[in-house]
Amino acid sequence: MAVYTDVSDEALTSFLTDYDIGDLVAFRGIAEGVENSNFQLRTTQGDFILTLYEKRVNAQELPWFLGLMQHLAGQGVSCPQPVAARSGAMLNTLAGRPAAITTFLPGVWPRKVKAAHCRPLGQALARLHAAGQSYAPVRANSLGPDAWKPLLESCRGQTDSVVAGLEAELDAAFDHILPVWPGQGGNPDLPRGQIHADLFPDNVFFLKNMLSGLIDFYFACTDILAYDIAICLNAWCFEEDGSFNVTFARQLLLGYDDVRPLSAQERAALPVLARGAAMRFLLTRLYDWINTPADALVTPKDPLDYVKRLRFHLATETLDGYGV
Ligand SMILES: Nc1ncnc2c1ncn2[C@@H]1O[C@H](COP(=O)(O)OP(=O)(O)OP(=O)(O)O)[C@@H](O)[C@H]1O
Ligand SMILES: N[C@@H](CCO)C(=O)O
Repeated sequence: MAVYTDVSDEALTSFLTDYDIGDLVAFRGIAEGVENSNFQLRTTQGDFILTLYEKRVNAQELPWFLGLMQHLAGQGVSCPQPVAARSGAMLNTLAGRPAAITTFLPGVWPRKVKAAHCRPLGQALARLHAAGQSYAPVRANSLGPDAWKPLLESCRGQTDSVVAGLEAELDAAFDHILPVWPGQGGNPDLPRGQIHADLFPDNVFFLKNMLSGLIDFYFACTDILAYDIAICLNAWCFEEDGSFNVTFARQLLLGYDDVRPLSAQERAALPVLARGAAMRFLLTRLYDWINTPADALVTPKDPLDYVKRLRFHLATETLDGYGV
C-alpha cells in the first residue's frame, strides 16, 4: 500500500481552504503505488488526486515534474494536470511533506497486458515525446548509467541473497552495456527530449479499450527518446514465465511509428537501450529488496523478473534477434 503519511481531517480541511476546488465530500488513501502517498479526493467540484511526496522524490525537482505535466496536458496529452492553489503555487505543504493536487484521470490500468494495449501505448508514448519537445527545462536522469554502478555498490555483499552468483553476473553485464551506451561508445546523436522513464502498465489507464491517460511522471527526465521505448519493451512485452512476446513488441513499435517514426539509428540502438533499462529496474528493485524491512507496509517488487529480462537482452544483439 502507499500511504506513508497520515493526513488528519483537520490538516486536510485547512489545506483545502487555500484551493478553489469546492467543498470536501470524500477522502480516502489509495493502496496502489510504492513511491508516494496518494489520496483520492472528492469535492463538490469533482474528483482529484492529492499526492504527498516521499523518499525518492527530491523536493527541489517537483516544480520540474509539475511543470512538465502542466505543459503536456496543455499540448493535449492526457495526464494529470496540477491544480494551483489560490496563491498560484502548484506545490504546497501538508503533514510536513511537499504536496500537490492534480486532476483525476478516469480509467483502469491493464492487469493483464494484451496485444491490443500495445499499439495505443506506442502512440501515446510518441505523442508524449513530441509534446515534450517544447518543454525547455532540463532534468538529468538521476537513474541513468552513471547511477548504476553506485547502486550495485550499495548492495554489494547482499546481492547474491536474491540468486546465487548475481553480483558477479551484474559486474560482468556492465561490460556489455556501458562501453556501447549511446554517447559512451555508442551513437552519440540519438534524439533526446523529455521521457516518462517509468511507463509500466500501472501507469497507463484504459477506458473501454481506449487509452485514457498516463500518470506518475516522477521519474521523468531529459534523456534519449528511444530509451523510453526500451523501458516499455521491458515492462510490457514479457510474459510471466519470462518469455519475450514479439507480437506485443511489434504493436508497440508500430504504434510509436504511427506518430513519430523511429530512425534506423534509434532502432539499431534499442537492444543496448533495452539492456540498460533492464539493468536500471533490476538495480532499484534489488536495492528495495535488500533495504525494505520485513514488516514494511510495501511489498518490494521482485528483482528476479528483471534478471531474466537482462539475460534475454544480453543474448540478443540486434532488433532482428527480437523478431521485430
Ligand atoms: N491522476 C490520477 N487519476 C486517477 N488515479 C490516479 C491518479 N494518480 C494516481 N492515481 C491512482 O493512484 C495509484 C498510485 O499512483 P502512482 O502510480 O502515481 O503512485 P506511486 O506511488 O508513484 O507508484 P509507482 O511509482 O509505484 O507506480 C494509481 O495506480 C492510481 O490508482
Ligand atoms: N515501475 C517500477 C517501480 C516504480 O518506480 C518497477 O516496476 O520497478
